[in-house]
Amino acid sequence: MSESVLKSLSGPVVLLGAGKMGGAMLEGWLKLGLPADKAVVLDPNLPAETAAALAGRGVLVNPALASLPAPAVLLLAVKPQVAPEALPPVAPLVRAGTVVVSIMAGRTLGTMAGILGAQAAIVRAIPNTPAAIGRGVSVAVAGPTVTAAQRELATALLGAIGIVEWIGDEALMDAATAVSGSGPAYAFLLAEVLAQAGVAAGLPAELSARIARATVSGAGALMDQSDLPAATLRQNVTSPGGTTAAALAVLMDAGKGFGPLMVEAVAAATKRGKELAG
Ligand SMILES: NC(=O)c1ccc[n+]([C@@H]2O[C@H](COP(=O)([O-])OP(=O)(O)OC[C@H]3O[C@@H](n4cnc5c(N)ncnc54)[C@H](O)[C@@H]3O)[C@@H](O)[C@H]2O)c1
Ligand code: PRO
Repeated sequence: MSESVLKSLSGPVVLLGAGKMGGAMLEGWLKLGLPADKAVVLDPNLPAETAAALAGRGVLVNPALASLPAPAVLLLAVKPQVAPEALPPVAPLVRAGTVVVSIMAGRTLGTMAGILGAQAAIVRAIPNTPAAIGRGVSVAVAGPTVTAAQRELATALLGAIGIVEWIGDEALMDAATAVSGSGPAYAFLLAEVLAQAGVAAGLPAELSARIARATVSGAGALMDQSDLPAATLRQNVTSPGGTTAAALAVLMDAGKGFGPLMVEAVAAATKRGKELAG
């Protein structure tokens, strides 16, 4: 379904901000069949070689806004902090049929409607960087004027880069951002600190980095291919009285283990999301 939706859009897909996330999403859409001449990138800071590579594939890069037809989709992928200056110039692009998809952390549907107009059909979504390999997670909430067809289009666009979870309550978005939006960083940090701990235990640094990285990615791949709960996969590693049990006694300490630390980390990210709301 995604492919046919992407191939039969009523107008272009306009991407505001082609950085890490926006760029990854555009790649996913082009791979899934979005015609390159239906893709428009607006980003004044795009490196010249990136702009030339996109233009060479047929993507329209930084055209005059007045020359654009009504977009089917406007993806807002700039940093939340630059929204006050980046959004007003694109507000006139938003027409009756346009669905706006914002992936800005924190920025609320209400704030965006304040800039783009109360009638604008806006979906607020938070993807994550495994989107670059089609393994992203997006959590999305639709504004009050989004039609069923626009929601289907947003599902197709976000589905091109991974799984999509719709929520009905926007108040949950900052917590979702803290779990799945920021979550890949926690997994990468695990690989980093596991490598450092290996060095502290006497391993050569490069060997430790290699085996820590392969262990974290292998565990993720195993979890991906297994139907077992994460807790069962953990228990399968843990021999009674063995080495893992000794480590988990530290990591699962009720007072200073991973659990309370992660609660604190996710709370800090959630709080920051609320601060970015603007
Ligand atoms: N990186 C992530 O893991 C992630 C995950 C979920 C959501 N997001 C959200 O995605 C958005 C982008 O994050 P990112 O990590 O891709 O950042 P980034 O810095 O890589 O990309 C932002 C892009 O916006 C461009 N830009 C700046 N001002 C602009 C303007 N006025 N008009 C057009 N483009 C402009 C920059 O040149 C840059 O290419 C943020 O709002 C962030 O909250 C990021
Ligand atoms: N990256 C963005 C941030 O750190 C949003 C989630 C992941 O703010």
